[in-house]
Amino acid sequence: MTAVRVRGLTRAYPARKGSDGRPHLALDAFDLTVERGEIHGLLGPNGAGKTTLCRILCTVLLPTSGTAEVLGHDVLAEADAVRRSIGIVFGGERGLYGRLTATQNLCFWAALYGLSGRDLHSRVDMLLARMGLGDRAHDRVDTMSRGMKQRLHIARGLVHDPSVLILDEPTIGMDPVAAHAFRELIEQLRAEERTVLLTTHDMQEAEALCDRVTLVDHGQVIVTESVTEVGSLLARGDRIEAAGVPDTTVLALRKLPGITSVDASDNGTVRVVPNAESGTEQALRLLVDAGVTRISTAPPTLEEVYLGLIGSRGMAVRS
Ligand SMILES: Nc1ncnc2c1ncn2[C@@H]1O[C@H](COP(=O)(O)OP(=O)(O)OP(=O)(O)O)[C@@H](O)[C@H]1O
Repeated sequence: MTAVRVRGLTRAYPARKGSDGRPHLALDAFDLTVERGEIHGLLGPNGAGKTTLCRILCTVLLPTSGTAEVLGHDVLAEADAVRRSIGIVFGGERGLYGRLTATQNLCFWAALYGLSGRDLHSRVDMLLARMGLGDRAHDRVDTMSRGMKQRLHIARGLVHDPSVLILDEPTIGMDPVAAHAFRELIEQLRAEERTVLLTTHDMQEAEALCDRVTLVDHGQVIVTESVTEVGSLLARGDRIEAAGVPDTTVLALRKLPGITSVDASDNGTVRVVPNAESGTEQALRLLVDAGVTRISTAPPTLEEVYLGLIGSRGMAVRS
């Protein structure tokens, strides 16, 4: 069964001041299918419509037109069933009560989902332990680090054991160690056969975690593709890395047609980015003819595809 099915989804907001007076379409005839057990990335610049989609799927925002279903339940007609099936995790500070302890926060949410008594407490204790927060269970949330709050958010999203999880910018504000732990957690969720819809600006994160990605811009789907195949969208040939490349060969590479860039470092390592398949072939031939033997090729990364299709708007930059 499909986990998330969105067809022709449109969400209009009132026209902005200074605009042409037409409603602003945050989502515009949006189609998306997320299979059960899939980790699906939703990537796009600020204002692309990702949060609007997440909010509609969680039943807290009404669509203007079109349909959205979670595990076959319509978000409008069967909102209760959708809420039981889906957990949402927001990035940043939203959604937790700072003056309450971690345990109190989770008990509150668990009670809202109808848990009580021993079930409630064992579920809360289990989730806190699982998120590595067992020793902070009785600390106020506003005394916790961002990474801890983020793990608490994830515990909150799992409190009613949903089979579909929506993670909206979950690693925002996490340091690299916390972000690494987060990736391990996603792998656990995958092993539990949960479905995850993950919005992020971080291309490396998406590439590492997702089975498929949907690139979004201006409320519309640009493309949905598996992470392993997404590089072929550029259809510009594999990137080449070579070591021990003589200076004369670097100059010759730069003169080849079908080459976007040739970056050479002082130690003779060269990275060639072609803009056509023929560019890859010619560059390889030139390197081999020059006696270079340490050569590797790789398809374009998700980051390059994003840059090619959307540009550099809203992409995370790692320091
Ligand atoms: N309540 C609202 N009223 C009017 N316009 C809104 C409202 N919420 C969102 N929008 C607009 O809808 C568009 C999509 O916003 P949305 O928050 O869904 O984008 P996003 O892809 O999640 O962006 P970000 O990456 O910044 O979170 C934006 O142009 C935004 O300004």
